[in-house]
Order: sequence, then structure tokens, then C-alpha cells
Amino acid sequence: KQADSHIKLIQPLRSAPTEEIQYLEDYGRKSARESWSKQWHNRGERGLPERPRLFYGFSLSVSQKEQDPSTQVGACIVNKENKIVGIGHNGMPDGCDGELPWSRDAVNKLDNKYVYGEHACAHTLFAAFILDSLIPEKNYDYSLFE
Ligand SMILES: Nc1ccn([C@H]2C[C@H](O)[C@@H](COP(=O)(O)O)O2)c(=O)n1
Repeated sequence: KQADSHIKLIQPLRSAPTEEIQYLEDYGRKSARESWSKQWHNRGERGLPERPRLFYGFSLSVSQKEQDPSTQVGACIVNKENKIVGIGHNGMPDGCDGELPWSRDAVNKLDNKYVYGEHACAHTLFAAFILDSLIPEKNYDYSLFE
């Protein structure tokens, strides 16, 4: 799909220091609550551009929804206009929560999550494309993000 070349996938570094993760999570929540349009083109106090930092914050926040007991990964898909077109996390396919195993090293490979689980980026990308095809006018409510 042509849109592929226009999107950026933003995922937090798993090795980020705890305090930075906490900061980004708080930042994501705070930004969702407040009107921050005036800051949109500004740089944050830590020197990072506001938007990537905000997208990181959302990714980190949504990763907390994941049920995988060992690793929670969030993803945020942003189009060429820097609008969020998808947000999601790793996990089992929709509708299969509670049905499939979370084991990592069971002897029988079919008892391991890796056979069934979806990476956060794939899960989110898929959902974004479904949304895109269901609403071709792209008339999403982006007011929260602008
Ligand atoms: N880029 C990545 C890498 C991994 N994940 C997910 C896939 C699994 O649910 C989990 C890894 O589990 P572990 O081997 O750490 O028990 O993380 C992802 O979504 N995106």
C-alpha cells in the first residue's frame, strides 16, 4: 500500500532508563489531558522535539495494556502529516485473550506464545490499515493531537 512509505513507526527503547520511561509516560498522559497546541512546534525542555517525545509517551502508555507477563511493547504509527493513525501493543490476536499460552520455553512449541503472539508494530499497523480502509475519507478526529 502506498501509505507505507509515509508512515513512521515509533517504539520506545526497551533499554531506556526507568526515570526516562516514567517521565515519558507522565508526559503522554499529561499531553492527552491538556491543550498543548501552542507547544506543537516547540522543543521540549530536554531538547527533544515535542512530537516524537509525545509519540513515545503514547507508545509507553499503551504498552501497559499488554497482558504478556514478561514483555510489554507499545507502538504508535504516525503519518506524513505527523498525525497518529494507529496506536497499539503486542499481544494475542483480537478475540483470543485468555485462550492462548504466555509460556516462552515450553517443550512443545505450540504451547509457547511466540507461535500466536503479534508484535506491537504488526498489530498496530494492521489496525491502522483496517481503519484506513473502513474510513477512506480519513475523517478522523485528530483534534486531540493538533
Ligand atoms: N519489536 C518487538 C519485539 C518483541 N515484541 C513482543 C513479542 C512478545 O510478545 C514479546 C517478547 O517476549 P519475551 O521473549 O521478551 O518474553 O515482545 C514486540 O511486540 N515488538
